[in-house]
Amino acid sequence: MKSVTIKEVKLHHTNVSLIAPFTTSFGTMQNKDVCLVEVIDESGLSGWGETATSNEPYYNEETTATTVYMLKEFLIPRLIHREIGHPGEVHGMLEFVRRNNLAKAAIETAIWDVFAKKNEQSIAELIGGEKKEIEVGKSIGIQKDPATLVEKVREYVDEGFRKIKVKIKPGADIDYIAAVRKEFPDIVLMADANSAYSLKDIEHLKQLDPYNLIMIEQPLAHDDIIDHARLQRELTTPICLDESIHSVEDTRKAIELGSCKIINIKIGRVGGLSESIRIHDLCKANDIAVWCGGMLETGVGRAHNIQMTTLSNFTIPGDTAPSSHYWEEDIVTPEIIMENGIIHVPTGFGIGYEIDEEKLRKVLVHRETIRTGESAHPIPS
Ligand SMILES: O=C(O)CCC(=O)c1ccccc1C(=O)O
Ligand SMILES: [Mg+2]
Repeated sequence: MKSVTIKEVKLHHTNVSLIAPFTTSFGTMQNKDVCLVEVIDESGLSGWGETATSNEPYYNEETTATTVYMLKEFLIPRLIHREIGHPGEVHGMLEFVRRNNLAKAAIETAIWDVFAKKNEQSIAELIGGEKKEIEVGKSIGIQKDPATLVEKVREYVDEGFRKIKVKIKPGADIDYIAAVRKEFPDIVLMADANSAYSLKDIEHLKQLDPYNLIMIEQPLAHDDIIDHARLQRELTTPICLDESIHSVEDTRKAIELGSCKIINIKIGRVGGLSESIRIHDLCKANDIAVWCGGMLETGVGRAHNIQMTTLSNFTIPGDTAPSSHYWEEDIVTPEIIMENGIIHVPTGFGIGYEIDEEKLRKVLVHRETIRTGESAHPIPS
């Protein structure tokens, strides 16, 4: 395979606005700055990634500003002008920086894209993903009352979504889920708590068990896998971990402890596609189901999610809904659309979608080009 050497990196700083606010147990999101990372290879090919962050550190500890800082001060200086034989090497090259996974993933995914393009393959082909279509679910933010939620669910079920995920928090949980289940006895339904509960809530959370949820996502603390194991022993509903899993090592420990039966893989949260694949493979070997979560990404992040979801153990519909559910106008072309609850995996090289410069310009705040590995810090070589 042909290696890549990054000649320059363009950071496209954008501000994007969701078509509707999205509320979780940790807050409401509407506007966010997204940094699109374009790596340019010495042959002139571009690869794209994005910072799947929001402006506040409420989901995890990173923000868009911290990802940009890490990229400029540490990650780009480590990677630029170095021959990269395969994108699988990048995760290791960035291990000298602790955590900061969303920042790492922004450039690691861009390198997967440029490498795949250089070798005239889609990322899916490159990683051995065989699915030609992926099943799509819809993540619904917290609504003002159960009746409003039921009408939202109706809209999305009618549209064809294959899974409905409902955000919950104390005060907006059991009666919300009960109302949805009563109206839709057969849909594939789950709840996501984004760490809103503690072990004191065991009896309360047990009240979800009768509603046949395919899982409850991240009920307990963002940094816990011990209490989740205890909770899983008490619940019949499978627990899925999101925030608590940052690596294949975290995955191994969670499986060993029995902290979950399902893992939500987010490329950003685990520091890139290579680590995502390792987690996918370990889960497959241990009969742990996986699915691809979402971070309200633009088309770039969405495209990477689609490519990854072609792997065989992604057996549960993901959160990568079509662009029109998030943006008035996305920045990629063709538009990412859903038909009968599926997205057809594009066959083009790399991420399979093109960046539409005109659409990008509408959300652009400023652009900068980095051509050297200069840094105020010592960077390993
Ligand atoms: O539609 C999507 O992209 C999924 C949205 C979502 O659930 C989410 C969005 C932002 C931060 C965290 C989460 C989550 O999965 O917990
Ligand atoms: Mg989640």
